[in-house]
Amino acid sequence: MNAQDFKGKTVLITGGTGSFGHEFLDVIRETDVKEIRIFSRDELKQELMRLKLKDARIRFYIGDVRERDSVDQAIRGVDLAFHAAALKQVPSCEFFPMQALMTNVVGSHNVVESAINHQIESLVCLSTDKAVLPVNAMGMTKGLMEKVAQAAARQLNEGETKISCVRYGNVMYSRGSVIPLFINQMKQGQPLTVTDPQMTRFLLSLRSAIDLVLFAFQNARQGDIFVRKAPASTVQDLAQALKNLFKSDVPIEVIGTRHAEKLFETLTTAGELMRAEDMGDYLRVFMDDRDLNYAKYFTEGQPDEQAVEDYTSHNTERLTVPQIEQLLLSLPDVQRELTLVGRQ
Ligand SMILES: O=c1ccn([C@@H]2O[C@H](COP(=O)(O)OP(=O)(O)O[C@H]3O[C@H](CO)[C@H](O)[C@H](O)[C@H]3O)[C@@H](O)[C@H]2O)c(=O)[nH]1
Repeated sequence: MNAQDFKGKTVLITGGTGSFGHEFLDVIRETDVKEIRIFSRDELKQELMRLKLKDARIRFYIGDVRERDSVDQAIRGVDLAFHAAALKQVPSCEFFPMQALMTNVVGSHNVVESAINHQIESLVCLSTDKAVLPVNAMGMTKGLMEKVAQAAARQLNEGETKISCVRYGNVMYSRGSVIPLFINQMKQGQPLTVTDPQMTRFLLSLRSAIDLVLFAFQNARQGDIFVRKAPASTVQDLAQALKNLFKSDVPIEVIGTRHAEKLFETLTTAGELMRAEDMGDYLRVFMDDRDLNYAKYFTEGQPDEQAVEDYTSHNTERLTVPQIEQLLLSLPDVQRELTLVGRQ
């Protein structure tokens, strides 16, 4: 990261009390950033963060992305914004799709419009692989967030707010996810509940997710979507790797696929890959900046999409069980759990 990028800047993080906010703060507090604004709904989480960090550069704003006034209030005077506020639990979005729509779509629209009106330099919106070819309300609303961001970006000129998105895969050990669940099950001596042994997910550490956000911020052109190339594993291999690390002999029980989940995730579609730039560890997907006058594009013709494959957790690098063990061992949370149970 280039610390100069944050020197003297005022930074806003929406949804800043979540795991992204905590980790991102650790990184930018090391720079000469002028001010960091944490915007979120939950005063208790803000208070705990304030007591833990005791850093006068951090200001706390209570608000909700659904309320434009509260976003406007927090964004006044901001240079850079990172939009992490979202409803991201698949099951709750499934049961309350209108709530997902209000926060993830209407709320994101508020953030985008407010950023443009206040002429901030750059806005990065956090999305997910579940937004690609979505099957659940969480993914659908995140996909719409990307569309809202890009539709706004398309209207902007050079020198105006730069708007970009990043897509995560599964962030390992994130709250409510399968890794802490499996560890807990082992601690209780219960079977590991595997949905479908062959189901695959892209695996990303929280630190790599932060690096992706920083990369996007540093390299974004108007309307870009960035993804980080990532390996994947099957859930069966993930369960086995955890059993090996924790020297656990609990059985693996197959419970079947849950509501609204896919056998594999897609990070970028074939169509997007045709508009993508390979940047080493990252891919930049350019915004489709065609205007509504489609006829001229048909006569010019489009390259053959059939020749390219989607980039999915089924066809990316597949980690072996020992490789998953190594990756798990690099996570501070897993190291802590192993120490607690006396395995390290
Ligand atoms: O008891 C379980 C729970 C999950 N899984 C499997 O483990 C994998 C990962 O499951 P997670 O619940 O950790 O992750 P998801 O891919 O379902 O989605 C997660 O990441 C999303 C963001 O991309 C959202 O935050 C979502 O709420 C969060 O659960 C999936 O294949 C799932 O089927 C099991 O085998 N057994």
